[in-house]
Amino acid sequence: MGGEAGKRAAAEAAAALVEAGSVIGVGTGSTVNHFIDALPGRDCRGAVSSSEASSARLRELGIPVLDANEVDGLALYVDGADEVNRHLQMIKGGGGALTREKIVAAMSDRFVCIVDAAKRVGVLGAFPLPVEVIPMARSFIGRELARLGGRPVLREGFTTDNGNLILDVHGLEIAEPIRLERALNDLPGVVTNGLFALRPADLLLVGSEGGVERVER
Ligand SMILES: O=C[C@H](O)[C@H](O)[C@H](O)COP(=O)(O)O
Repeated sequence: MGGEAGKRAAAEAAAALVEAGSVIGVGTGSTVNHFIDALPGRDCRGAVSSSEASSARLRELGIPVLDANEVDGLALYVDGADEVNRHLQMIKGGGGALTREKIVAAMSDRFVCIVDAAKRVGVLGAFPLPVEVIPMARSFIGRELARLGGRPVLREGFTTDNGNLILDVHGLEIAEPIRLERALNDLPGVVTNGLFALRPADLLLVGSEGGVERVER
């Protein structure tokens, strides 16, 4: 069991962690969609969402979507990942929601990452690293990313929920994720990048053949 069945199993295990009456943080993507679908009946009071897509799905199921500015903090954030290593550091942003995801993750006491087994890697970087950039900085940042050894490719026809562009950086073997996350965020014009190393997950739920594996940090 990998793929969709693995994603669903991990998502359902995360839904069991939602406390009755709580407000939770909700990420974005196909794995999180399974999590959202498992929320009805769990008495979730509301959600702070990381994307317009997740907000729409939550509302369809009758779960109130709250403005991030209306809550002081969140006990739990549940989100997927494109890659995750043994330190529970991740590459995220395959769906382009990285900036809002990083904000909601930072607001949360506990980050639960849900993946199928194919997302686990030894070294991050085979998945192209998404970098959200302000449009006027696109070429400048592209040159800087090339100088750092990557091959940036503009995500054609895509605009983030924040009105910005995504450069997907190929060819990076990320030996020091924290250092690279900081270095990229220091470039003027970068909104954020898809490395979640400064704030890794606290609990990883991996859906696979044998059920759901729990990995605590
Ligand atoms: O921007 C998208 C998010 O970071 C997703 O969590 C990530 O791309 C994984 O998505 P999926 O669950 O669809 O593989």
